[in-house]
Amino acid sequence: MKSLQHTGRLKGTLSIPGDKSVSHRSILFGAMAKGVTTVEGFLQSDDCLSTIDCVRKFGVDVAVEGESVTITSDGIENWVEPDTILYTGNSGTTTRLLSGVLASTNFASVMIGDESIQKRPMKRVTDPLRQMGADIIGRKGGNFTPLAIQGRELTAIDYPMPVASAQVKSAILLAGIRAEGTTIITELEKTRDHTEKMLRHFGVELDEQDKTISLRGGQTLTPAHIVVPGDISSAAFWLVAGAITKDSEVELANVGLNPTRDGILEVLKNMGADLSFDSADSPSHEEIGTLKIRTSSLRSTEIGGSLIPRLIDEIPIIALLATQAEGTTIIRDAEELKVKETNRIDAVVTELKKLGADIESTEDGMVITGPTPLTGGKITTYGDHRIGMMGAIASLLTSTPIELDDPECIAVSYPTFFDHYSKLTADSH
Ligand SMILES: O=C(O)C1=C[C@@H](OP(=O)(O)O)[C@@H](O)[C@H](O)C1
Ligand SMILES: C=C(OP(=O)(O)O)C(=O)O
Repeated sequence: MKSLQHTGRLKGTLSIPGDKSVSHRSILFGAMAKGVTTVEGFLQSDDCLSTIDCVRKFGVDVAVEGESVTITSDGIENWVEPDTILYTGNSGTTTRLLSGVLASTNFASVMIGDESIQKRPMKRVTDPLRQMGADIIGRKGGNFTPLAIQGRELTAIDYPMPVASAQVKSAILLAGIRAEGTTIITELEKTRDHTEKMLRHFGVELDEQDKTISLRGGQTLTPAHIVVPGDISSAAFWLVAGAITKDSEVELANVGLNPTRDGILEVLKNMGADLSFDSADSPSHEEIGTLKIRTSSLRSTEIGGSLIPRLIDEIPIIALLATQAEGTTIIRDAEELKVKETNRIDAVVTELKKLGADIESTEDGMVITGPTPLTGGKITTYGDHRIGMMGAIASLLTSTPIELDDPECIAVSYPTFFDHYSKLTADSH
């Protein structure tokens, strides 16, 4: 339990911690490459540590010193069969990306995660992997963990994706690297392209035409040096906080500005937020920059279609933002929220209603009318970091304290979140 309330302004500069998606991939790809891969700016969060725990079980050496990581591997072709179960914790990214990698090894492995992971759909990866020839068994016909994977030789597929998911796309691409033939994937909507970008950085050739990606099988990864950009999904909480808290000015440095991830910036601009940004020289293969947000007078907006994958993890905090905007905000085409760490449509609507928000769920999203004053109260996180952080940011507006039932869950993606909250709220005059 944690009690939070702040009545003053927000002021200060934060350097945003490493991107979760890029951190996972740096470990996994470094483990697949033969040689030494070095990573800077790594996010030491619970989810990314789950990925490290898993690859260590293949005989890969991973040395972590703060945000610097060194991965020394004999290459995926020489990985050893793990002698225990692989535990992926709360991480969908670890579970799904690893499924694709494990399908092409020459050994057997079993993956299990926490209670939330056990409820998240896996058929979206096991179906295409089975079409490639993968040998996978899981509960409910392969839809739920534990997943038991007997690695074997795979054949490339030409796969139109039925769901907009970077995890599914990545699992297929990672299996395709060692498959016979050329794997072709056509996306439903363009999703985050960290896998494509980082594979190129590791020397893998891929072709991209609009929403179609082709990858020739039989390629190997060459070790690389990776600089992880700050996570825009973490920055999003402070962007919203700065916009909705009176007399505030917040600067966020080292924010990853990959165009497949920056939907939150488009939404803030459409809502009239006082937001500016400067791009910085990219230290590696991903764009970064500095964002500045000031207290803003906000209007409602509509969010749907191809914008959804560009801000999928930001929807809980966007819902809070919409409670402070003039008019009715509509979020549609966001059914994927139902299969995240928890059903995020239900969780957001239930928890924001408790605080007095005018919010209703729809089949594929939510409708929020504002502006509404919010009162404090008990927020249930459902063990979901993004719901926890949404509740914590609400405490900047509420007339009485917010009590979070499980503040620890935030460490899944943002272990220093409460330090940053204290830093920005320290100067309230
Ligand atoms: O590929 C990734 O790193 C991620 C993809 C998204 O999930 P889906 O692929 O299920 O949309 C996102 O919600 C998740 O936080 C991270
Ligand atoms: C959905 C998320 O992550 P994952 O799918 O990796 O559990 C998230 O970080 O919001």
